[in-house]
Amino acid sequence: MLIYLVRLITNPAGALTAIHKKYGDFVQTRFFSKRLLFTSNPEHYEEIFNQEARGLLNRDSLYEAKKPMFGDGLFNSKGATWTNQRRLMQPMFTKQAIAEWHGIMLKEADKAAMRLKNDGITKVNISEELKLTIQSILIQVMFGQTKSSHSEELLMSAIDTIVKGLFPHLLTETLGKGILKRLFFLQNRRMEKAINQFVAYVDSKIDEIDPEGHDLISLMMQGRDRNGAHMSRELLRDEAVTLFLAGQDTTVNTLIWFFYLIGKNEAVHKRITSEIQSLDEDPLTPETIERLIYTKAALYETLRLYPQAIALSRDTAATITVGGKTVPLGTSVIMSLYATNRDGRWWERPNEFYPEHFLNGAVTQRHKYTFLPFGGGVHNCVGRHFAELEMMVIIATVLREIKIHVNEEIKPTVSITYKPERDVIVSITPATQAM
Ligand code: HEM
Repeated sequence: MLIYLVRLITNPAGALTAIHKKYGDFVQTRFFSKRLLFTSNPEHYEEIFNQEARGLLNRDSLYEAKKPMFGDGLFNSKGATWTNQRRLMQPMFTKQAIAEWHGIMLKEADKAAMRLKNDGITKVNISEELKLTIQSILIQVMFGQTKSSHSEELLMSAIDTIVKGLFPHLLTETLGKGILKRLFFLQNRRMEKAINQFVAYVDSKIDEIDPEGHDLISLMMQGRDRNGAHMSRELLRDEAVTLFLAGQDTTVNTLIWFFYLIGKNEAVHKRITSEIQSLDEDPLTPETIERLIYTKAALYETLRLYPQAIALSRDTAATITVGGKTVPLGTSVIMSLYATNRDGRWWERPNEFYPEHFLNGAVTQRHKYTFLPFGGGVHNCVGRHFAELEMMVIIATVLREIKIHVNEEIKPTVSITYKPERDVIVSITPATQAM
């Protein structure tokens, strides 16, 4: 087992699959003094989430390491602080509420489609394009129209540095502060600087915010908790950092993998394009987008093969029972979503890109926790509806204009999210040209 635990650092997805293959759905072990439980069984997930809702499980042991970055933002707070924040934030992310930002998504998706279509350029770095698009959407949703593009550029580069530095930072904080800390000294310094820049930007935005505005920061400022109190300035900053860290890379990576997969699979691409074209010139409203059933299935299939959270982890705050077995207090519970997503018991073609996994009633035949790209239980992704609408708007807008072809093989790499090892370069032809 030790070898697999070490592999968790270098190749987490491979290690999770290997543990599942060798030991099955449920295995309890130790890493030095730490008790660990690995499970990849959807029924166990349901039991774990139910017990988490009763306070029997808590955030994982990375909690302290994440604190300097996420503060008390939704992603890393617990207890009454989290409950309060979730109550405040949830209404801003319902399907109805996020429709407010559909216009911004559409405008930025249009810009991306026009840049990609740009005559004469046939090879494009789609990774860069998608990152720029998602960042522009997030900045406008969060802060409204920004007045100076200079500070926006600074903000984008600060966010980049923070996102890149997150993984080494968490490694140094959890695995040992000695040698690793020295190894990543410069990167950690750069990240601290970037966080300070980000916080300074948020602070300046808070100062100039329209108290009746509809951007997220304004809405957060207007919100009141059960005692009628407003969010403090510190919490506003923490939530702003959290939303960028939780909402940027996850969405960018999923879109990159989506375009990568369809760029390598002509039959799926063709079906998606004709489904999008069947909308004719109808504007891409949240309602018309609901009609893109096959495209949505291909997006879910992307999230199955390349889940942004390959595992979810919690620590037990009491002795619990999972699958009829006792799991002691202080155990790190690791839900191996990646292994579940590639388990031949639930998926007809586990290692292939096969959108039919999500069509023709296939979903209802599986346990509801078999596919958890946005997590589950009380800590499920608050940004799910936002991300889904945003990704579908971008996909539909871009594929109305262009076709994508990919010739290279790209592997995923180790990080907080499950991202491509390098930027993806795609060949582009106009959508009207036959495939
Ligand atoms: C494809 C896009 C996305 C994926 C795959 C994704 C995935 C996830 C997952 C798996 C979790 C649960 C983590 C856990 O249980 O430990 C989560 C939580 C969260 N996500 Fe997302 N996410 C996405 C986009 C977004 C966006 C766009 C936002 C906000 C703008 C966001 C904000 C959050 C927050 C704040 C949490 C913590 C919720 C809580 O603990 O109460 N996510 N996300």
